[in-house]
Amino acid sequence: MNLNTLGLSPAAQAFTEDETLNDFLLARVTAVHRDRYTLQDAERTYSAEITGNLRYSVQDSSELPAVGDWVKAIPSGEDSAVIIEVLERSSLLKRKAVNKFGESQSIAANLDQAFIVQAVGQDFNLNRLERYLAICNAAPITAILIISKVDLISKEELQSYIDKVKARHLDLEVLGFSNFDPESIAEIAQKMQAHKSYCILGSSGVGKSTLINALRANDQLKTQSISNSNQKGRHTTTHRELFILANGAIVIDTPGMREIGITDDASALEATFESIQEIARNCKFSDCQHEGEKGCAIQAAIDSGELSEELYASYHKLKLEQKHYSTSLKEKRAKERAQGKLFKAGKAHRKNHKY
Ligand SMILES: Nc1nc2c(ncn2[C@@H]2O[C@H](COP(=O)(O)OP(=O)(O)OP(=O)(O)O)[C@@H](O)[C@H]2O)c(=O)[nH]1
Ligand SMILES: [Zn+2]
Repeated sequence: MNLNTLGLSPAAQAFTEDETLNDFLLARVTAVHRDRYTLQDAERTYSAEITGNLRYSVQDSSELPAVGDWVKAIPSGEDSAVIIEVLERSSLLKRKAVNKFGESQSIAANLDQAFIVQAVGQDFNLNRLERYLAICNAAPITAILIISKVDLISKEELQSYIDKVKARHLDLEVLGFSNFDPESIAEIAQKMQAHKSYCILGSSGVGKSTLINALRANDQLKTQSISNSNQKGRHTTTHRELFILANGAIVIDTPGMREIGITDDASALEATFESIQEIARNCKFSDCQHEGEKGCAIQAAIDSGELSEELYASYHKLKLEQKHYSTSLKEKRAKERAQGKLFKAGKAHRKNHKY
């Protein structure tokens, strides 16, 4: 195996070309459990931790290694290492933590594309789809929608689902899918390209695990670590959240992907509802809140039927939610600043005791 097999990001690629960095390991994070990380490079799997310096110098927990990150590390034993730097990410998928401050939490880094899964029936929900799209836009990664469990409906019904999506998001690629049809699974795998990294998002019960298990059945890394342990007579059963399909595509599946809330990135939300932004540019006042002001183009477009009222309502709801989160986050930051002196004292102490 070579590093390319692990899906080198541009920053990791640049690292391989810099000979002054020969003394360091370049590896990809394949699992995170609390403060231990599993790393993989071309040769082997490492169990790693991060330097105290890295831990205490981060401004935000999203700067700590996430699954999919490329890191610079120093070997500290035959199969252990210490991470000293997280390389620049091409994308970072984040979610809102479920605490009242609405801080964001990294889910996975250096992804190229997401497959958003919604099942036919109860689970199918355009507003929720738009949440996922906004999160993907914020990362930023592209997205494909999978409508799952299509074995339960007719072709005509599937078409009506697709039409509903297309009415709101014309450019979004939409696929019907069933776990009961091997060709359907193969079709998903074919949508994934070698050396690119993918994730599968969606609510509980839509068929993600079944699909992921089917894809994971030919995990290339699994074969790799077995042959490694045979050579050295060691037992390496390391938990991994990153795997490589037979066709070379990389799939990342972390528990964090199961429940993602809303993006805190205002421009990503706006990009998701581009048609609304275009109309809003024609409002008479540039700060129009579209709440009955004079010359509001949004209201006019809803009245004339040019803009779907449901689409606008979905956007408005997400906007309010985002505002709520960013307010509570601001309050938290203010509190932290008040405690700043205390923190600085602690940091100076740790600096003297660094790794
Ligand atoms: N009809 C139908 N049922 C399916 C399909 N895929 C999965 N199921 C069923 O749906 C249920 C949930 O499937 P999972 O794969 O566990 O769904 P999940 O999205 O991983 O759910 P979580 O593990 O809770 O996140 C199971 O009872 C499956 O047998 C499908 O393509 N068609
Ligand atoms: Zn307006």
